[in-house]
Amino acid sequence: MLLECSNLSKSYGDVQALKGVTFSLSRGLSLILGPNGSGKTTLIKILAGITKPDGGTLKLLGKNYFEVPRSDIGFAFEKTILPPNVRVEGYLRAVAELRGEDNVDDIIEIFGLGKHRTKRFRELSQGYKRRFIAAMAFAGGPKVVFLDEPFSNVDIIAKIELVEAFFELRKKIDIVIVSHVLAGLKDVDSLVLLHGGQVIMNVFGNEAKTLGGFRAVFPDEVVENDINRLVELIRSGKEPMRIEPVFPEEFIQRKLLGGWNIRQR
Ligand SMILES: Nc1ncnc2c1ncn2[C@@H]1O[C@H](COP(=O)(O)OP(=O)(O)OP(=O)(O)O)[C@@H](O)[C@H]1O
Repeated sequence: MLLECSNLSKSYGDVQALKGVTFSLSRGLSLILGPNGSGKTTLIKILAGITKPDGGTLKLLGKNYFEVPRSDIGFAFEKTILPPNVRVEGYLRAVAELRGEDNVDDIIEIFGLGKHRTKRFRELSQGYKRRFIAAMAFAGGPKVVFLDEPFSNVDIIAKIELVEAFFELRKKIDIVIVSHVLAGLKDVDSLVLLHGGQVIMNVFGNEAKTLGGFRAVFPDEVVENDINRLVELIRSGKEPMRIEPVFPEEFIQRKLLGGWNIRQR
């Protein structure tokens, strides 16, 4: 197992943000999902060492999480803002040097940052800022990377390219995405769904792989959870009327209603 979280709790005064949460995530690419207020931010703050839990244990690859060297763990937060004048390649090289492995050329290629190597943070579009922030978390070859809402404010093409980058990177570096949307990630290795500070679902392997995260509505077809079909239709010149994320609320509702199979329309 990559991450084992056992009976983790955290309260803010009377508010129990995490109510003795127990789940595991496997190696590869995993998701921590939950709607607003479910406890995701509290969990990622604990993982980042910003907040201390009231109780419970966390293990990374079998070891006490809090004793793992910080350089083994990369983070990219939704609200990360870099100094406006830092340049893409220079900054990634500085981070990689601190962590000790020079994987910068690979990372630049995987995130499609080649043409932007010498650009400053402020000169990048929103989509490329996101790629740069995500790339930073992988620079220097950490063992695991936690990404907080990596798809916020990016268009569908940037989203697809980020997903492709994560699929490529998970071969070497374990990745955990924390999000309130599934955002087109179909083929994940494990998933935990939080709701009201509790785990309502924790799935692995094939069960996790069949869950999807978006629905694209074309005039004559609805594509749910199938990124390949979506790309095929867009490339064949069809224009989706809308692409909407499938929110965890919908999963929670489906689970509470008893039906768990995702409808393929
Ligand atoms: N510093 C704090 N003081 C008091 N209550 C807090 C604090 N931080 C979070 N909470 C409460 O803890 C609960 C879980 O919040 P948390 O931010 O972890 O959830 P979340 O899933 O990240 O939600 P969001 O997506 O809205 O950020 C919520 O009820 C929230 O109001």
